[in-house]
Amino acid sequence: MEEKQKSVTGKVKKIIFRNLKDQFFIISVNIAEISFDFGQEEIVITGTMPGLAEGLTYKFIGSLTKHPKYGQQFKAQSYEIAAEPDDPSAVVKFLVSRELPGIGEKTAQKIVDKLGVNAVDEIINNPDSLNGFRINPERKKEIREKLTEDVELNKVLLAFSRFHISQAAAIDAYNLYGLEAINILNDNPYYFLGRVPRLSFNQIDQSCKLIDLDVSESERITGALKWVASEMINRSGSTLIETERVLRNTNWVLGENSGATVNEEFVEKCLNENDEDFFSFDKDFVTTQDYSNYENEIANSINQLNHPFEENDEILNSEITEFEKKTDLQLEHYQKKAITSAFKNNLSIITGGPGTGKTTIVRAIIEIFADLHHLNLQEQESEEDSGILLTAPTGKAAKSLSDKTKFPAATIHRLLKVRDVEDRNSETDLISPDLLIIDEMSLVDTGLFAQLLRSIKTKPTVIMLGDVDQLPSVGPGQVFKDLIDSDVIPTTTLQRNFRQDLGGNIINFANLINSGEIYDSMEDNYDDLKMISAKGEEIVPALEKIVKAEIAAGTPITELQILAPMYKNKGGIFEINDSIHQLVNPQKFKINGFAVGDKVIQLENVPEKDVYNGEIGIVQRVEQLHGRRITKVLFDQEHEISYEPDELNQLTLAYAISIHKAQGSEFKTVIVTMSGRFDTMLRRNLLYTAVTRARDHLYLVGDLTTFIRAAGLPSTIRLTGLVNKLQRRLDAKVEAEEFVKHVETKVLPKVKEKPETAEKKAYVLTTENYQLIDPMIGMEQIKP
Ligand SMILES: Nc1ncnc2c1ncn2[C@@H]1O[C@H](COP(=O)(O)OP(=O)(O)OP(=O)(O)O)[C@@H](O)[C@H]1O
Repeated sequence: MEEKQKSVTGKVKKIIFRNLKDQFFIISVNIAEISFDFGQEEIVITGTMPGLAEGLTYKFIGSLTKHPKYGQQFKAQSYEIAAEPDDPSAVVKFLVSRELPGIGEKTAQKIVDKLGVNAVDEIINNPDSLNGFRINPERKKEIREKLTEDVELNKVLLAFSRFHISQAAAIDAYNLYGLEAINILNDNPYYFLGRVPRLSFNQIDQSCKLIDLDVSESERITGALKWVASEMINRSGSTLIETERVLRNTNWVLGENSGATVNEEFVEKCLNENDEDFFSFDKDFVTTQDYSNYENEIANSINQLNHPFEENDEILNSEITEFEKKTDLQLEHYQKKAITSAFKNNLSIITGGPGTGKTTIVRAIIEIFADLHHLNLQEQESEEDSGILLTAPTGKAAKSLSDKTKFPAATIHRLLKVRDVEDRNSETDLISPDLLIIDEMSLVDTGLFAQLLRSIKTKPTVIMLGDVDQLPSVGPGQVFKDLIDSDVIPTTTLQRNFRQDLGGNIINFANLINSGEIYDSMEDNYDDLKMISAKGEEIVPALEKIVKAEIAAGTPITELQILAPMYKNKGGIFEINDSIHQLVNPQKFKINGFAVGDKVIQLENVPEKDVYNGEIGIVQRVEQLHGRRITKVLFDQEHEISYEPDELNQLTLAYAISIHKAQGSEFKTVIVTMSGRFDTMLRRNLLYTAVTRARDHLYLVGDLTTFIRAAGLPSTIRLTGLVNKLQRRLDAKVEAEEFVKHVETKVLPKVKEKPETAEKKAYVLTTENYQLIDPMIGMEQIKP
């Protein structure tokens, strides 16, 4: 197979295109040597090639492809410097192209004049080589690191190309293991499974066969196990997977001729021999070490933070009365309880649906806290000065919290200055709040919550707010629900809907969804809530009609959102977007399917540009920059982001979006469409989340029996170990400190509005009930 790889050696004549973010290049090369018939002197080569520069000679390994528009091109899988550079001007160009700190064209020229054509090697190997140039020591270090990284990454790309493994996975492996990635690859590539996200068991298995690598069967089996367990966790959102199920899937993945049946003893043996740190494995459940650690960390921190205070009831009551006078509101019993609980405990939870007064309580808590601590909020230079920090997991949620409370709020990532947003073990800043308020807690996943708790230096008062009936977080776990179910943190459930104006009927309907009974309400039509029955082919035309009417009535497209559960099926997101796009913005000039004025959604986290997965924007204009078309998109009506042509795949049309993607956002008018009566993904919390995205107007469009059925199906369950860990730790603490009475009366929640239903009990994982719960729950869902 290796002989089938083609190669081209030649000097880079011109960089036609380069994407700074992922170092994707399109170049033209003067051919010096070629391993196949080509018949021309110049060839266009594409690929991820960090550090590549005009004028230098490289050997490219890859395959010949045919671009529909541009004809034959060579797709490089790897490349390496083929000849020692002999042209000083090429080395100057290379240094400039790397955008090294403090090195512009003039300095680069001076460096090459002094160090010669081997300047790059000199800089990497000799720390003193840059002495004599006006570059400070910090920058010198950065320059050496960047050039070393280029060289190392090239080596890793080359090694991975021999295994026919994608460049994207090679880059991930390099970021995790540096040059060591090459040794791991040559020794046991199965080691990467479950650790390097874009690698599958099949890929590695095929590669090992292709190059006939000598890897033991036990290493192969361990690789399969790790991959299966990680996939099951990521797809189902559960942090615990039934051992028996993992073993069954692993056997299936290994195939019939694996030569070994993977049973429990065999797994223990393999893990001991190969990769014992990866799993937490026992008779009943499997989880990865990461998730086991996150849950332990959370249980530990909660245990340490969780203490009651002796706060004076009289003072608190008079503060609440003062707030009521100021705001002209009469707080209801549970609102007052939630406030009191927030001041009498280090940790407290407030949960409730929309309009139940959560934001009002946050305002009350901030004002009372300021008053008790003699803070003048107007005079504080920054929120850190006041000791009060407000945070939420998404940009949208943080903005909405800050708009409603008139107090600054930041996303958790920004608050902690997380170094790598995808890595929950990534380094962060430490924070020292006195009062920490976390909103939209249901969106916080296990890893992120562990990261947040790990970053708190002090012992602040922490108040966690959210709506526990919504869908759980996109990432694995269901921290908010588990914290409530564990009963270790005082929790207040708000139930009264204070919104009697526009939107009031939407909230009442949402409450009916939670009770599972919407059958009698499906005929109801109000100013703010409308049910429109449509089947199959009728759905999209019905949506078009509503959109037309709403736009004619002045609803801005940013405030009009269609939500659907599926992408591909009839009446799915793709089809709706196509038709609504034609209807509201039928322009001919499009780039990658987008026209000026289009509503789009970002699909990836790109912290360098300050734009994150799920943010919705409007295409503003297209500008020419050095011959490239740059698309400008305005997010949140205030921050504009530029997209290179090949970055446009980070965007998709957003006239319709998935319900998962809409978590944490609200819109003035929401149109929810559902069809497919027998789809088990359509469950209560999915419908509830969709409906509660609407502020003023809600339309339900589709087969109305689908909505009735969805409301009737209990919410999806995730299996986690957190409830048990939280309760076990509390018990241990209680025993150790002989604290039983005190804790029972003060720490355990006095406020418990909702009686524990049989259903709720069943969600708490015990050794008795685990067999009754399907660990593949949620696996059937499209990954959000
Ligand atoms: N005790 C009360 N009496 C009268 N009105 C109230 C009371 N509490 C809150 N409200 C009003 O009810 C409305 C909803 O309250 P609030 O915004 O605090 O709820 P929320 O739970 O944060 O809702 P959402 O999540 O939808 O923003 C607001 O207009 C608020 O002023």
